[in-house]
Amino acid sequence: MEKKGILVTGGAGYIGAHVALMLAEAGERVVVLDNLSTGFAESVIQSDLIIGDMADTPLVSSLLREHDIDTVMHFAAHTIVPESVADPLKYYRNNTCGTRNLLQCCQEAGIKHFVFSSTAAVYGIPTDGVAREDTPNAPINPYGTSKLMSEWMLRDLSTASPMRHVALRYFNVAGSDPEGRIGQSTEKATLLIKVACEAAVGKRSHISVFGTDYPTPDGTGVRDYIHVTDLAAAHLKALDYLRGGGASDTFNVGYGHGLSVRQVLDTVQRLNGKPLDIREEPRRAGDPPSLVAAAERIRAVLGWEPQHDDLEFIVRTSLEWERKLADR
Ligand SMILES: NC(=O)c1ccc[n+]([C@@H]2O[C@H](COP(=O)([O-])OP(=O)(O)OC[C@H]3O[C@@H](n4cnc5c(N)ncnc54)[C@H](O)[C@@H]3O)[C@@H](O)[C@H]2O)c1
Ligand SMILES: O=c1ccn([C@@H]2O[C@H](COP(=O)(O)OP(=O)(O)O[C@H]3O[C@H](CO)[C@H](O)[C@H](O)[C@H]3O)[C@@H](O)[C@H]2O)c(=O)[nH]1
Repeated sequence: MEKKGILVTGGAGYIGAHVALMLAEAGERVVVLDNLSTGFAESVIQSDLIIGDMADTPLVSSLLREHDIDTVMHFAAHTIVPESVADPLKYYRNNTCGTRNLLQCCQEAGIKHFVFSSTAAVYGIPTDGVAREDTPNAPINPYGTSKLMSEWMLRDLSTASPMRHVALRYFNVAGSDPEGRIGQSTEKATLLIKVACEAAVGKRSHISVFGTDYPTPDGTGVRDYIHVTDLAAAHLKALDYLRGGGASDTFNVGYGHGLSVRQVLDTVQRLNGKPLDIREEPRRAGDPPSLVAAAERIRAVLGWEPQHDDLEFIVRTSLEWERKLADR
């Protein structure tokens, strides 16, 4: 009998494409559903791509059936925090209502396993800058709220049905496939490492440092940056765990230590071999001084062992991808 398939929603996007590729290389049968709103068809290699919207219930129901799917990995979402503040209903429609429609199809199709892309943004601003899975949820923007509402729907559906799920709360994801096949092509990026690498290859004139007076060692914001390949591997561990009968659960995905904006920019300049035009600016609204994962649970329960906890590796692979994009 042919192996059951895995549906990857948002698999033409940055993170979903890395996970779909890793799954396919591990011998899984992967079907990607993506409406290409922020994704790219050429990022889908080694999997089938169905172009469509997760809110299209008839389409989703028929593809779950026709492709004999028993697992869904759900990446499809809008992801830009400032945009979510300006247009919250866009985020609630796509991220929350879209997920609700997808879950309805999953319930009807008897999907067994569901892995959800959640975010450290569900924590808001933890008082000591460290987020544990049981730190109270207090998102401070509609993006974080839209994802938290999806976590809650999943929790309730997993209680009411045989489906089990893992929600992975990603911290700051960066880097690209070490073999250079795929990377982050996102337009209008706002994330530090992506923006800094764009500045390094001349796509932007400068890079802003938002806040130099934080109560951190060098005054700039501290975050837990994680390489996309390690994040992708966490999804395969979640799949093994669910297939092995693991109960529904939620895990942080970060390395468990923080790096400052200045440390990131120093590394980008050193690896790129020339200085960036760095402009110091006031704090960005809503930015916590420090946000770092308590990262023990995913190692203990899923057996996840990161391979690339190394800022140089993260920046090197990001820069290589950015140079490739610039040459196109
Ligand atoms: N990048 C990060 O640092 C980060 C951090 C935490 C969580 N996440 C989560 O990870 C997931 C992937 O993020 P990403 O950085 O790869 O973003 P991305 O924008 O590159 O990928 C999202 C993909 O979903 C697709 N999509 C959006 N709405 C859709 C819909 N209604 N139907 C079908 N496809 C749709 C887009 O076309 C895109 O390919 C998101 O759920 C995001 O919230 C990302
Ligand atoms: O041009 C920039 C961009 C960012 N920063 C600073 O760099 C740090 C990281 O900022 P990012 O924008 O790269 O990431 P955030 O921590 O703000 O948030 C990101 O990671 C979160 C998880 O921790 C959520 O997933 C959220 O969706 C995603 O935007 C912050 O101190 C920020 O002020 C700058 O100084 N200049």
